[in-house]
Amino acid sequence: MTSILSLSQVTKRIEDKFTLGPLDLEIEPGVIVALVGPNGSGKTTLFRMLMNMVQSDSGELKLFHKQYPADEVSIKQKVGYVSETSVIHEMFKTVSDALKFAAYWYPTWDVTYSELLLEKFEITRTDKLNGLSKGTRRKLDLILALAHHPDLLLLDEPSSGLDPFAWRLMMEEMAHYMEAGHRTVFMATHIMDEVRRLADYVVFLYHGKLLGFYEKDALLDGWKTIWVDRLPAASANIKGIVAVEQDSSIKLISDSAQETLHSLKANDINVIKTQSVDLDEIFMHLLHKNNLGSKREGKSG
Ligand SMILES: Nc1ncnc2c1ncn2[C@@H]1O[C@H](COP(=O)(O)OP(=O)(O)OP(=O)(O)O)[C@@H](O)[C@H]1O
Repeated sequence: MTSILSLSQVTKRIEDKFTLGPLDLEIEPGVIVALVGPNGSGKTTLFRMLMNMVQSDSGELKLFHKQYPADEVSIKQKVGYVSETSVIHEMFKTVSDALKFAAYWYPTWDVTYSELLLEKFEITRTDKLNGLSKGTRRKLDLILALAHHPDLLLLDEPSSGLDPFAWRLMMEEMAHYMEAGHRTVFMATHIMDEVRRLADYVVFLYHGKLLGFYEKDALLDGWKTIWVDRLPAASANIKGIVAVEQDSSIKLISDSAQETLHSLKANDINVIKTQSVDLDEIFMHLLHKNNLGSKREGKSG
């Protein structure tokens, strides 16, 4: 087993209102995995468990084949964590104080790289953390997570509050981080563009349950909207159709496009055009496929 992050039947109940899990998840080195889910689905709770800030009620959680609390220090020295909301201004007075703490705590802290990142993100050592904007604090969070060259980055909505310029820098640094080949990123995000550009795998979380672990390219290649010239008869048994939408045109949503196209051809149904399905739309269809759609509507209504 080569997984560097492994969850087996992990559960966490929060008061009477929310249960995360049971979760089973294996992440191998060298990949970026995006965790996607609506507000309140449990993403932050999961990250806090991975950082031992929240303890699971049951199941087994391992990072680098090690477990909390026995291996807390050796695990955390190999992890870079960006929490959902920046708290550094509550912990330190100046940028310099935060950097000194990080340099003391992480044996692998790279002063040269930290200076380079400060320059890139236009942060000055003497800046007072209380006076920094939310976005700038976020940038500092990223620097603190990156500059000790961790083997695993746990990022909880890392781009929240970043302007487009800083966002681009973050994307560049993530690409740079992954160049080493063996490093891993597990990131929660609501930004589908981030998933599309960065992720190798996508994990969907809904009401505390994982809906699946997908290879992103295979997911995007498999799911297609297909416009056809006539509605297939029910008896045609077209494969892969997850939804049919009919207004001025007829659209079929397929989760296995090649099979659907093949079945359409066999039934003499002409394809007018095909188009990729956006990840957020795939997520909505997966909810319905798992009979969870009405639960979601209930929540948002
Ligand atoms: N300390 C807490 N006390 C009470 N409820 C909590 C606490 N932490 C989390 N919860 C509840 O657990 C559920 C999951 O919350 P969590 O923050 O993990 O979701 P999330 O997916 O990160 O949401 P978002 O996308 O809004 O950040 C929510 O119903 C939340 O209200």
